[in-house]
Amino acid sequence: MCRRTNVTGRRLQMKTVRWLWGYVSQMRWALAFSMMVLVVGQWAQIAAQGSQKFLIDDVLVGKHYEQLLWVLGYFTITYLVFYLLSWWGRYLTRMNGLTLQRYMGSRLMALIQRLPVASIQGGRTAKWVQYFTSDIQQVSTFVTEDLPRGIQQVAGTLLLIGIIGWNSPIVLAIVSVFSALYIALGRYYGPIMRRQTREMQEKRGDMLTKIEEGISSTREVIAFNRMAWEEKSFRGAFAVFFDKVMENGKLANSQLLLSNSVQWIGRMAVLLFGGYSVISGSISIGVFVIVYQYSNQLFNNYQTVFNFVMNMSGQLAYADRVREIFNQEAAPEGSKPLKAEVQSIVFDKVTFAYPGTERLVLNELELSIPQGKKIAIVGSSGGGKSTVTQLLLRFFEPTSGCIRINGTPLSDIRNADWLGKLCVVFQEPFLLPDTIRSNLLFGRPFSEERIIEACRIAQVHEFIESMENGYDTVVGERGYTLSGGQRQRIAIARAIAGEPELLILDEATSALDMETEMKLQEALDRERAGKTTIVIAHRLSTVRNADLILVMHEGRLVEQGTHQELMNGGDIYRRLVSVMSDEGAPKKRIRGA
Ligand SMILES: Nc1ncnc2c1ncn2[C@@H]1O[C@H](COP(=O)(O)OP(=O)(O)OP(=O)(O)O)[C@@H](O)[C@H]1O
Repeated sequence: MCRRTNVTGRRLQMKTVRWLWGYVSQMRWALAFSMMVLVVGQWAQIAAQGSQKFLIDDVLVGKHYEQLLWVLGYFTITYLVFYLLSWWGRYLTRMNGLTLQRYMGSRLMALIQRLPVASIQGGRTAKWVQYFTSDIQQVSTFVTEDLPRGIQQVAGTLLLIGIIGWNSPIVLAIVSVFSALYIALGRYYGPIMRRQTREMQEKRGDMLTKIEEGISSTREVIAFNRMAWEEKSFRGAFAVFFDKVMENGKLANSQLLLSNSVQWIGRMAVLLFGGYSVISGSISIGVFVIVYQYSNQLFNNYQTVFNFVMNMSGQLAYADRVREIFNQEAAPEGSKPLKAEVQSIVFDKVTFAYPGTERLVLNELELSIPQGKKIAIVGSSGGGKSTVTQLLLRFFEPTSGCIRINGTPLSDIRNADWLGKLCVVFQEPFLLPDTIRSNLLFGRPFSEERIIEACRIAQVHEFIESMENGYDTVVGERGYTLSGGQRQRIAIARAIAGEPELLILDEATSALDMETEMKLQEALDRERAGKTTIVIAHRLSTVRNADLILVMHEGRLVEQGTHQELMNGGDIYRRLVSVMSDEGAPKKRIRGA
């Protein structure tokens, strides 16, 4: 059982190493160069230390005082080489580390944008943030700093073995025996450390998630007077993490205790044998001094190599996590271009259940959305209206049936082409913690005139102008300095600024007062004349003048027509009208305008 676990672990490590190499190979020359600089630097340090032998044996004991300058010159040059290469090596490893972090970070960012929305919604934000702030950083430090330093230590170790073995094979044997104990300890502790690091990392992720959620929900927590509950839940997450850290610390301590004892006894043995060799005349004092120093260094090198092996297991755990996420399958992408104007959008018997659920939210939905018109989708809460938007955005794929754009299945169409044609405003739009202008531009190159025009249509220009910094006002985290209605209007301005072919307003004006909403609707109707606008709304005033009203109920289209036609013949629509006052349904109202 245990053996199988080891084999599986090793296979996993090899898989991770191979995967890592795919990324690292692109900067292999830079890495190889930094390793070479570090290795030569280490050798220069060993060479500099060797000057003591000449100083003691030749200059002091041999009384060749005229050689003092030569010895000093040798020491100065080798030490300078060591010093400069150490500095350069540090610089190179840091630079390589940042390059790899940037490379992996941008790959991950691009990947996140292409992942199925379900996998992002399913995971928690802080976990994703941790991939950037911790895991990728750890992986890049491992590859660009720890690994070259490990190679440097191995190269230094080989040189020390050569020198010590040449001068005193028995000292080398003593050091090697005790070092073998190190390796045995490394083999024993390596897999345990790796498992523990991974577990600790997961608990840390949970705790960060808790912190992130705690900060995001501050207002609700205060509003519901749940501070004690929130504190307790954080303490719980921290306690679990704390236990794991302590467990990890205990293991690391017992490993250190054992390895330090081994090293201490080994040093005593070298001193004893070396002293005896000098007294018996088999080695000189100079050789004894440097062999003793090199032996200590060899012990340290062994320990560093040992730590490197231990850390390698732990670091590969970070790499495992990153590999898992990098290997997630991207959302399916169509390949057919869509350059022509959208002529028709048809839902052909679309059935859909959210991932991980059984309930059919859309049930063989048949829908044809005419183009160049204002279309409203109404219906009871939970009837599947917003799900239509989610499928149009390709956040999810229909379970069965097909959405066709100009007769072509949406899943076959190139995402960039399709998404370039539509724009959606959600009920609770996300605003960047940046200026209003940046939020309106959202990375697009619009003129100031276009931005202002869009804000005028969205009835938000005057409000923006009334603020001290106008369009340069910073809106705070998720736009918390604004009311719900102001946020919605800015989001609408942001959407219409780009004049999308298809605009979807999903409860996008729910937080506006009646008068502002009416003005906005009128201006929007003028702006969008001849273009397709889909309005999902509860408030009837928002949809009454739509060219076509689609009534959804329990995942199906049950009625359609103009307001008047439906008032004359649509049972469900008439019922909706009778239960909804013109103020709209209160259940979906968000923070007031
Ligand atoms: N991400 C999700 N995972 C699982 N179920 C979901 C998800 N999003 C929505 N649902 C469920 O799907 C059903 C339809 O939701 P949808 O938001 O489409 O309804 P709606 O008609 O827009 O309702 P409302 O008018 O209240 O916004 C609801 O029962 C809802 O609970």
